Amino acid sequence: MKTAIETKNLTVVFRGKWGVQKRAVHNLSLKVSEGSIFGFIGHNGAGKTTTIKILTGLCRPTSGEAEIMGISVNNVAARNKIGFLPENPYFYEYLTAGESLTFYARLRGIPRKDINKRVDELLDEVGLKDAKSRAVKGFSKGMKQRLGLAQAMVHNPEIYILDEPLSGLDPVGRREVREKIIELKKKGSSIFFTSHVLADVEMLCDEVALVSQGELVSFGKIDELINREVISVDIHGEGFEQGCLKKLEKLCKHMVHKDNTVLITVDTEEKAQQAKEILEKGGGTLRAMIPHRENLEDFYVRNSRGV
Ligand SMILES: Nc1ncnc2c1ncn2[C@@H]1O[C@H](COP(=O)(O)OP(=O)(O)OP(=O)(O)O)[C@@H](O)[C@H]1O
Repeated sequence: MKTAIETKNLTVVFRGKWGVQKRAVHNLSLKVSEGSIFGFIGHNGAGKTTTIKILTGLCRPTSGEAEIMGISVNNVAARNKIGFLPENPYFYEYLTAGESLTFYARLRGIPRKDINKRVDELLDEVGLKDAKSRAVKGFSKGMKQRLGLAQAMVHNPEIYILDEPLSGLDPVGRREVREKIIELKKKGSSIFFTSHVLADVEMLCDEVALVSQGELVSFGKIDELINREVISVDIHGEGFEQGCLKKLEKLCKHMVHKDNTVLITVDTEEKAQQAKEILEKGGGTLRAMIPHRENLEDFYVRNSRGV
């Protein structure tokens, strides 16, 4: 499979006041396969936006290289391949949604005769058709986010770089943007995005990279990174003799007991089986036994070094 985005030993050091240096990205080497959805995750200040600034040509690396479809990010041809949604998209507030997209379409060199049609298509695609003639000034955060996405889609790019595309959206808006991202992938685009909502990342991504303090901690296919073994089991029982509680307490990590019901969490399936036997021997009924497997959030907590 071809590579859509590649970074090689990327390092970014910012110089602040009094010459104080801040290393935002350190020796970062990544490969994003063409046609995939790639999640770039990490704590606040981990270096995600700085990496995106390098990929989009907004900032130069201190050392190392980055390429878009094999073209150096220093070359303007690399930028033409990208649709970019920044973390906080900025618009000319007095333009309407339609005028804003017309402006971006002209910047992207869309032929004048095609612009009106393209703008209408985009507004429809991001659910802003009815807001075409409204000034951006009155837009909610979610509406600006959608307009930002439409702006990134203007020229049908091969690669999308989306910095927190789901932030500020309500649940329906989030679902729509998730569906849009999947649709873009189906049309053959590659998507590189950041998000702190790990359930969305887990749902959407083929591969993820976890960064911490500017360094790569883990990188690969989600199913290969996550340990899918059972990590805990919740057991819900009722109608048991009170004597059972002491035995259950010895087995479990957490226990909540009220009247004649108990909810316990144990850390292995063997212990869950023992708890079930204790309940049944004590005349109780097992109402539910729910195993939990590691998800991306558990993986993140296990691996992120934090700030
Ligand atoms: N222009 C700059 N000058 C100095 N330091 C900077 C600059 N831009 C970013 N930094 C620092 O670099 C580090 C990485 O910042 P970056 O914005 O890339 O993090 P992030 O992972 O995108 O965080 P978040 O999830 O909060 O958006 C932070 O410590 C930040 O304070």
